[in-house]
Formats: sequence, C-alpha cells, structure tokens
Amino acid sequence: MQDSESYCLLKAEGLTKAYESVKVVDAVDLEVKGGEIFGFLGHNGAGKTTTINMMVGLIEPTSGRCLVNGIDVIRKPTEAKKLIGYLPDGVGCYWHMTARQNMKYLSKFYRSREIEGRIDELIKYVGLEGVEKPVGKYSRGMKQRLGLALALLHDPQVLFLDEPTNGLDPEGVLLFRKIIKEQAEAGKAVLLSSHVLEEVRQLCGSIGIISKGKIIARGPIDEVKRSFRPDGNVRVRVKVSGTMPALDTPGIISAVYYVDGAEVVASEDITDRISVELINKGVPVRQLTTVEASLEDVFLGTVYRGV
Ligand SMILES: Nc1ncnc2c1ncn2[C@@H]1O[C@H](COP(=O)(O)OP(=O)(O)OP(=O)(O)O)[C@@H](O)[C@H]1O
Repeated sequence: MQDSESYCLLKAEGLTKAYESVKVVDAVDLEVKGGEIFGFLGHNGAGKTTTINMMVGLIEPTSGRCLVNGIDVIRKPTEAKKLIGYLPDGVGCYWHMTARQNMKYLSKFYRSREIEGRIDELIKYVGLEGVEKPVGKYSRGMKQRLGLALALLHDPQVLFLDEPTNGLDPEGVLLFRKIIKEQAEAGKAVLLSSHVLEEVRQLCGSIGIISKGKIIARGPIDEVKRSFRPDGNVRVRVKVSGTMPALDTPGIISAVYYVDGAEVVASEDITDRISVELINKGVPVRQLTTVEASLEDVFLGTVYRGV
C-alpha cells in the first residue's frame, strides 16, 4: 500500500467550466498530497467555489477531470464521495432536526454502524455538546460547526473546506484551525479556501491563487513569495557596523541610505556582489538579505495588479 502522506490524494487536471461559452474556470491543475493543507485563494468571483464544486462532483466540468485517490469523481461518483468530505459555504441540512438527528440521517446513507457510532464523539469534537435545539435555531457559527461534523462523519481522506471559519467566534476559529491541523496530521489531504491570509499562513504549506478562473500562482508558500517580483526587481536589505558607504555594485536601480544601512532595489539578486564590495571597503556586514514579499503582497499583487 502507498503511504498517503507522500501520495497525491487530490488531483485536478485541466478542470474547466464554461457557462454559455464563458469560461469561469479555465484549465485548473492542482495536486494535494496526504498530510497537506493546500490554501486556495482568490478574490470574490474568481472561480474558487465552481472549482471546488467540480472537484467534489457537484458540477460536471466542461472539460478536465478530478481524481480523489485515483478515482474520477464524475465517472465513479459513489466510490469518490466515500472519500470526500465537503464543508460548503452555507451548510445544507434539515432545519427542524437537531445536529444529532441530522448526522444520524446522513449516516444511514453510508450503511455503517461504525459511522453512526462516531456521532457523539464528533458533536463534542466541534463544540456542539449539549446543544439539543433544532438546527433552524442555530447561529451561523453553530451551523458551521455542524457542517464540519457532517463533513467529517465518514472519516474522509480528502477534505474540502470553503471559508470554514467564516462566522465563527474567536474560540470557534481556534478550534477549527486545531481540527484542520489534526485532520492533516492524520494523513488527509485538505483543500482550504479562505480569504483570511493569516489563517492560510498558519495552516497551509502550499497555496494556489486563482484569478478570472485561472491559476496564476501555485506552490509552497515560501517559494511563491520568493518568486514574486511585481516589477521584476529584487529588494536587498543591508546593515553594517559603523557608517554605510555609498554602493557602486552593478545592478543597483535605486537605494535608500540611512546611517548604518540601506534598502536597495536591484535588477537581480546582488547580495554576493554587495558583500564583496563592503569587504573591499573594510566595512563589517551585520545583515545582508533579500526582502521577501508578504503573502498580502503576493495576493494583492497577483490578483489585483494582474501580475
Ligand atoms: N451557474 C452559473 N451560471 C453562470 N455563471 C456562474 C454560475 N456559477 C458561477 N458563475 C460565475 O462564475 C464566476 C466564479 O464564481 P465562483 O462562485 O466560483 O467564485 P468564488 O471565487 O467562489 O467567489 P466568492 O469568493 O465570492 O465565493 C463568477 O463570475 C460567477 O458569477
């Protein structure tokens, strides 16, 4: 058997959806391994929910396909759905029933005593213990907690979470983040759609940014940040002991000097050359680093400036 931690449990290949010949999702490729939390980012209307709905088999793609643990979600929907847990943006369930009744009802579809036996444990896990009123009387955050319990009911290998912490109180946010981490640690592949960049930073190893239906940046967060150069230039931060001299290093486009340092904009990574120049000038270097973009820079720069 293959080790789920290194195995690609979720794979989208060329997923495309067109409505009346307008492509709202265009050739999306994604891969999420077991144990990985993948952040799926994009502005409102970028195509996240449509992509997720294709990946979970709720919408048929115009072209392309999605595989969960190698199973095509459209060709083998029943098999695929056993492996998929989905917390949508807006939980659907029976409002006149309690959380337990909703979960019991859903568990019947899996025809498994083991799944039914998980209900109380899951109610406690998502913080709904002791809540016996019908779901119609729930707050938004409580519905969200139930939605997560329903998504986890059959202990799926692949989890799709669309804005999971939306509407939760701070305690609920922390609980959800803990649960998401635990699910990944248990070897599951998690696709997390979120507008909360701090949450993405805390939870995700890799991200994909979608804009106008296309993936415009993808990969491990650090790599995406490192390779992000909105104007094609590199920023270098220098600190020295003593007084910072003016730099003659080739490649410098502009520099702002202060007493013991400088912020340099260069056409390429010139940290080695600056180091040599400062050594030659007899100035001890305290810090010499390229300045990495923040996740906010990357998101705003790619999505809104079309980089
Ligand atoms: N059934 C449909 N018919 C026509 N256009 C649609 C349909 N469903 C979605 N769209 C369009 O597809 C685009 C992507 O929508 P989608 O809901 O996937 O975006 P999103 O990234 O999830 O946005 P948000 O962050 O606001 O939830 C939007 O322009 C939307 O209007």
